[in-house]
Amino acid sequence: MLYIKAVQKSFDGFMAVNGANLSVDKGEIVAVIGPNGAGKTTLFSLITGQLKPDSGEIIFKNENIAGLPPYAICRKGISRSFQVVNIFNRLTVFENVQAAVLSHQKKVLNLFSPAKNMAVKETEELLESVGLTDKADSISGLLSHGDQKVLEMAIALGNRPELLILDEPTAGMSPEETAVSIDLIRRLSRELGLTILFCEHDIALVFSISHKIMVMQQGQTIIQGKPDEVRENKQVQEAYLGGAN
Ligand SMILES: Nc1ncnc2c1ncn2[C@@H]1O[C@H](COP(=O)(O)OP(=O)(O)OP(=O)(O)O)[C@@H](O)[C@H]1O
Repeated sequence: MLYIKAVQKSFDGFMAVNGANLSVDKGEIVAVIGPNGAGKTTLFSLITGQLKPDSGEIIFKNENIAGLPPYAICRKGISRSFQVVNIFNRLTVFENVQAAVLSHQKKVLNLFSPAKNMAVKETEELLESVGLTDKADSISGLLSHGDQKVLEMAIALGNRPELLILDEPTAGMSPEETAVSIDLIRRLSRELGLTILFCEHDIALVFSISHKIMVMQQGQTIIQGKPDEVRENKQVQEAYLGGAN
């Protein structure tokens, strides 16, 4: 579904991504790991169009999307949620998700117009699928950090993506919230058939839910493979896992 070949991106001569390769098949959960500054977030921004690559190919469903603007990439079926929570704090949970659904349907949400009653069923279904039905009327800015990250996922799902990209989905979460998020990611993959690409510092989590793992260091791909292959790779052990298996 997604093939990245030899992608490069520099900032003022500094190579943040320096030959990254990645392949993601339909229905897979794929993780990108690597130390701080390895280039993971930059790579995601290249895929979703927030940044343009200097060179290389980003093929999504047989089409090179490298350098397209974010709205065009979004329309092609790629949604992203960010490391820092990105929601409308003053709107309710329902309204945040409804706005995303209406935006996907190219309709504008105006709380004083009949739009308020539009896409109600789709919004309710999405809230149900992420387990936020009980909090539909809560003000989003008052939710716990964990619930806000889940809401962000629901907003990303409003675009009806085929590929969902998550930047550190459990960052800042309590162990309980992390467990809920892991369960949610697994369910979205299994029940909706979503393809999920994420980066994450929690290595135990990565190895427990990923079908494939890509390891980055200094902008380059060291290896991509099944969790066992990655765990046994000497270069990964030395460079990233501190030499321990
Ligand atoms: N807009 C930018 N301008 C200049 N340098 C940047 C920019 N964005 C990222 N960088 C640099 O590129 C490198 C890769 O950053 P990136 O955020 O992609 O790493 P990361 O692997 O996601 O790190 P982390 O795990 O800490 O989030 C870093 O050295 C960072 O300082």
